Amino acid sequence: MKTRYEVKQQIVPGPKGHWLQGNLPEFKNDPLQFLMNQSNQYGEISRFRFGPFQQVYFVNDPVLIKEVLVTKQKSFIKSRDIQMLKTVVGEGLLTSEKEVHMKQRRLIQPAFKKTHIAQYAQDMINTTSSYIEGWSNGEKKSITNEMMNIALGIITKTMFSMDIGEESKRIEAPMEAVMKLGVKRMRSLITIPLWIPTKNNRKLKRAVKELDDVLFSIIKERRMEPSEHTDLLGILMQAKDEENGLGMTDKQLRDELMTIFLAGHETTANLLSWTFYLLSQHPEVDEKLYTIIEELTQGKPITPELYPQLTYAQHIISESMRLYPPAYVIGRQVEEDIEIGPYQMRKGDMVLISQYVMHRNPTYYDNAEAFIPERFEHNFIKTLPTYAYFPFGGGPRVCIGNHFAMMEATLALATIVQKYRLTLSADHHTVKPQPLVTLRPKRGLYMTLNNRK
Ligand code: HEM
Repeated sequence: MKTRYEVKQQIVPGPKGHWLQGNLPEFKNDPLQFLMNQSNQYGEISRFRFGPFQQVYFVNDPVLIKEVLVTKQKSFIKSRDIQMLKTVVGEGLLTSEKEVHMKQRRLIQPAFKKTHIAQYAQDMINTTSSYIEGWSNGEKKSITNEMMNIALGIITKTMFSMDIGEESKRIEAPMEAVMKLGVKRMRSLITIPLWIPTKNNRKLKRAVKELDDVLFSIIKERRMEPSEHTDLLGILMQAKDEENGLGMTDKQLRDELMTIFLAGHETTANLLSWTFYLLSQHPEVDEKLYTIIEELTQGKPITPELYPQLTYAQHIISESMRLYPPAYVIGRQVEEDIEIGPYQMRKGDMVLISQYVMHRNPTYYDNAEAFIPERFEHNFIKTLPTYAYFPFGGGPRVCIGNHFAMMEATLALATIVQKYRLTLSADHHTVKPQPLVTLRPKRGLYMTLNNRK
């Protein structure tokens, strides 16, 4: 009997596009809508062009996605935009390939195991609590900024044991500059080599140098200390390769620290912002969560031990990532001619996979556009094909920080909800997703803080 793919035509359908620009203008104008349209019109796979030559395949079916991310992943490398980040993160986990990646991943993986990150729970709670101590009833805040600060505070604390304040500014200010400029570089179509002294290149080099000085000085201080630290940097410094017993060099440590910083705070910050937006639109969910938290804590502070019991908060986070996945698209470049399903792809072609589109596919989700955290009850994810829900990607490049992020978002959410209800004023601008490197609320979110009691 023929498989579902053997009976299909091998020609990949897609829009024609302008002879020179291809479909780039429509894509750039509204990437989410463009990909949604591709999905509605062509289904599991479609093809379009960026510019005159760059073929792009939009893979939109769980079975095909699994081939790209898992079974045939060796035939792909990261897409060009991610490669551009090497200027900032060097050969860290996000950007390295093949053996270098595998070796580093083996080394770092233990630091992110569920059992290991449990020790960061208290830091996550404390950082959030101390940050919101500065909030007061009736105040209006840019929640997008506040969540960014909380996530930055948490990663700084868990990575270097630094508290929010003067000390952490050493890291945070240059990191902000590097992020902004690095991302600008990643998104520009034509990348001007760093050695050409354009204004942005000079700024980027200066910010990277500033951050390097800080990171290398922290690494140096640590190398001279006899005591072992249990923060992320401590764990990374103790990690030894199973085969040769060697640890990371200072340069490798610096690249990984920079990577974890970059990959690990904007994503969670946006997840929290989207979650508060969704709660403000669904006061019944907000109230249910608050009641559960009150029952669990009896008015006492959230503790790490409560994490496994905060299942409703976890479902809210999962549902928020379904509708607004911070990583809304994954890009790959074909390294060697390869068949995905019955479809032939050539070396140099690009592949796009979109969590945003797949997570809203009515084949897998009833009432797909609605926010219903309860859908995640009773192991709902296990009833889905593997790559119908994949906010953290998959295969050997799956997000190393997935458990960290789930724990961080859940504990931060519970800590804030216990104290405040966040509301959106009636005259707030319409909240729409803005697909930059991560998916963020366009023009930000300005919310009013309301004391629970
Ligand atoms: C809600 C929060 C997060 C989301 C949605 C997210 C999503 C993702 C996704 C989709 C990938 C795979 C990209 C690809 O295959 O091209 C990834 C990779 C990665 N993420 Fe996350 N992430 C989050 C939080 C974090 C955190 C908190 C950390 C670290 C503390 C982190 C560190 C990384 C690293 C190092 C990689 C590269 C892994 C590798 O290639 O081996 N992420 N993330």
